[in-house]
Amino acid sequence: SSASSSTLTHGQEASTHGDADGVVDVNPPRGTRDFPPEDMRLRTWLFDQFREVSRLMAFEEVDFPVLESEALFIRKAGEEITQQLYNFEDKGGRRVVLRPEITPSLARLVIKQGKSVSLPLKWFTIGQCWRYERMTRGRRREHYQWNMDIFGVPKVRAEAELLQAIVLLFQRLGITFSDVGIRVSSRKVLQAVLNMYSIPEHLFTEVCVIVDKLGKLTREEIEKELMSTGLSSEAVQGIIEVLSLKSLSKLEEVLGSDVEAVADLKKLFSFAEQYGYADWICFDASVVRGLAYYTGIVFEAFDREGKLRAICGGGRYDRLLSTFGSEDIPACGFGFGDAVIVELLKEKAVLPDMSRQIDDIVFPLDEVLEGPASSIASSLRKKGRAVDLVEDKRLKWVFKHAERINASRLILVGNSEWERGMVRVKILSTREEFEVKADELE
Ligand SMILES: OCc1cccc(Br)n1
Repeated sequence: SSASSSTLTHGQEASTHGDADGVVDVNPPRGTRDFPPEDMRLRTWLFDQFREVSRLMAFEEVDFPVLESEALFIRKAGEEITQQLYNFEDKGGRRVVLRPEITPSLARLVIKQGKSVSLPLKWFTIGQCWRYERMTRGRRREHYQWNMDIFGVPKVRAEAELLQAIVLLFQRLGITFSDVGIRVSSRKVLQAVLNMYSIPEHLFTEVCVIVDKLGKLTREEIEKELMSTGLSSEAVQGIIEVLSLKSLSKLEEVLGSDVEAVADLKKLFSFAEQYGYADWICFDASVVRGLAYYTGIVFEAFDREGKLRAICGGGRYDRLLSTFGSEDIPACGFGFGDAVIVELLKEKAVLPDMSRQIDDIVFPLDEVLEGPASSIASSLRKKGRAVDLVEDKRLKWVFKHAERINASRLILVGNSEWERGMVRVKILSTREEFEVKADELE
């Protein structure tokens, strides 16, 4: 091409291998995505469902910077999420991160708002989250997460509300409980087991992060990691045995009915009957979730065919605020990513039609009519019509374009009609065609 090496002419094959000869790599950074129009329409539709469910649940929208202080995420429990921080030092020497999750930002804002907010708080947000994962696994480094969190409700009513939000979302997307289930348990189950073996409190979080790998690591690997924390083999076997339970009544037999874990879970499952989503949830003691700060009920949604990673997950975190030096406020919430759910919708062939839809195309048949075409387009837009004003095209192209963008009407501005103050309107679905007074068009 005659263009200089630093610019691309239309259609010239752009290099995808950096700037060897001064040509910009047009791909987004590793592990990140662009959203061209069709993908953006799907994302906007999905986020609209998130927002509508949040509205139905009477949650308020909040937002935060994607950039946060690194201090918010420094936790010593060996979680994957804190070992993959997208962290750096800014030009002011501050240690910052692209946030890997949203819950700490929510907690920070609740603390900052202090007495100016009355509890309970029901907040939601949709935001991009980041992780710096060695590309060896070729996984994404960013995704968007819908978060719903309730602050100031200590009872399992809060978890019951969050589970309804998740079920409402799935139902809005055309997913049924034969496609997806939600595994529910409580970290208090593990707490009770550790107490049975007199295991010191400080090991609780570390053991949670290890047993969260159940299903990802072999049983032997889990046992080895648990032993490495100093647990006796008897305690390790006891933990793995209880965490393999899938029946609440069996759990009650093992732990007794007076432990909080059993009482909380029984209450939650009875709520599920009342809300009408009992078919969606099941008790599974192996669910602990991988975040250090959970303290009670935890849950995760999974595809029953077992082809995908967890679709969403969450739980109670009653002691997160005190880790930021504040007074604790009981809290629970979940995160729902934008990627796995789309894989599921494709699997189940329930992706909605994402084609464009425009109300009108306005087209001047002669360049001397570009002025009148502008005023027609402008007046239709002021009446709320989505108008694509087209010019410098052959009529054949305009008809094809109208089909491509699913226009409802084609408004042709021609000399003979315009001399009489008229325009020609073509209804594209019925092919009917008629003249209308330009100033009566709506
Ligand atoms: O859910 C874990 C996670 C956090 C940040 C970015 C991505 Br992709 N995934």
